[in-house]
Amino acid sequence: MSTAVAPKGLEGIVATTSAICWIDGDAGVLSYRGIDIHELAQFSSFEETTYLLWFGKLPSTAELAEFTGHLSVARELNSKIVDFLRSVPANATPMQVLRTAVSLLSIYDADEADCTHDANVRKSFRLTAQIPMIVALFDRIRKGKSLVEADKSLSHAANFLWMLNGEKPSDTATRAFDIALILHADHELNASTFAARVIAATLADIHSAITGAIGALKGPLHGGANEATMRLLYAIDKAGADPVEYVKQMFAEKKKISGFGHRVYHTEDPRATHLRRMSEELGKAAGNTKWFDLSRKIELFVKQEKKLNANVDFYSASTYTTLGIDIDLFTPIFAISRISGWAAHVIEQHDDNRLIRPRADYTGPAYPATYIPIEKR
Ligand SMILES: CC(=O)SCCNC(=O)CCNC(=O)[C@H](O)C(C)(C)COP(=O)(O)OP(=O)(O)OC[C@H]1O[C@@H](n2cnc3c(N)ncnc32)[C@H](O)[C@@H]1OP(=O)(O)O
Ligand SMILES: O=C([O-])CC(=O)C(=O)O
Repeated sequence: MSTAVAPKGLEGIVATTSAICWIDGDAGVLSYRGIDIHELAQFSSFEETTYLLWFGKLPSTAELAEFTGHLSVARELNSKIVDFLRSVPANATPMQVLRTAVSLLSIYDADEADCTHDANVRKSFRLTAQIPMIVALFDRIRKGKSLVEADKSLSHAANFLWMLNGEKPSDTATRAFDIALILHADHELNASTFAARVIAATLADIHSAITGAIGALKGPLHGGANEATMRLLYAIDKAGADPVEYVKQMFAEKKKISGFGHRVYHTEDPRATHLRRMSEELGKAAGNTKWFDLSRKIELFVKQEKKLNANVDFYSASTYTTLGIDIDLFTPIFAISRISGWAAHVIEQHDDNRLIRPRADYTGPAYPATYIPIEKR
């Protein structure tokens, strides 16, 4: 066995083979099944992108229609989940609720323990269809609003906005949201996907893997950074502060600026390119570019001062805010998209499984340390 210790945080370590997502962090390239993210953002839909991630190829018209049909038919949430959403204390966060609700879904899933390829695909349809419903319904319940039925004729993106807001979304909002879903759908062995694969590799079911992945996504070093970014923008705005001075002070205090830096990209995150443009365009269309302008000032300063690039989370904050979405829904929205990638990775893991179990370099007291009886300590 090799005695070399992997770098802290497993930086640069190749931990598995995978045919799903390829990233060139130096060139700023992201591709799903070899197709560049810029092409997918321009031409694809979340449904088509999810098909690509799960089945490894672009669908024909008939295949896409069948896939979209399966996804919309799966927009049926067990009433026990709705009961749970109604029972949650008012101060629960949507991420806590989502994590718990996904775990609860497994109890009512007929295929729960079946980890065969076909069962995993069936469960992936249900998870992908129902995660946005959980987020939208919980938001309405906590606000005392009436619940909105899923509309099976709408696209995945439009149905979420419909169930969240109770009004049919504009084409602009639907397309912006659809692009955001495409951009967030997969990202190789990011922390939450790695967590999902580790769980799946014990031959635990997909709901267990996705519950763990949601837990990993929640952290502010990962998906939680989109919420943390918006909290920073609000704090600067509330204080009426100069953003450059504010961020300078954060650097002086050795604080990290949410939405900047990346383990893999050493150049522009290709997803940030789209989200920056969307943030600006949506702001202009709404007649309010305040959040975009503030974000841009911060971005230019952080880049100049620390050579750090904005990541996917930075401009998604101002984009979602301009779309009228509440701050604590940002990370759940990340999960609404990333379920497609998580599912693809769990399916791939189960299709060719081996337990994931690395070693640790022990740094504790030397063996054999003496066991001292409690009365003598
Ligand atoms: C969807 C996603 O998960 S995208 C990432 C979302 N997370 C964030 O935006 C949180 C802020 N960013 C970060 O914390 C980091 O850049 C991470 C977690 C994304 C990547 O982390 P790592 O590759 O482990 O880099 P690490 O945290 O070791 O940083 C390396 C150096 O850059 C600095 N640095 C990295 N990111 C930032 C930041 N956002 N603000 C200020 N300094 C930073 C670190 O302080 C460190 O400096 P030092 O060497 O002087 O101590
Ligand atoms: O890849 C990562 O480490 C984080 C990331 O950008 C993502 O999950 O989208």
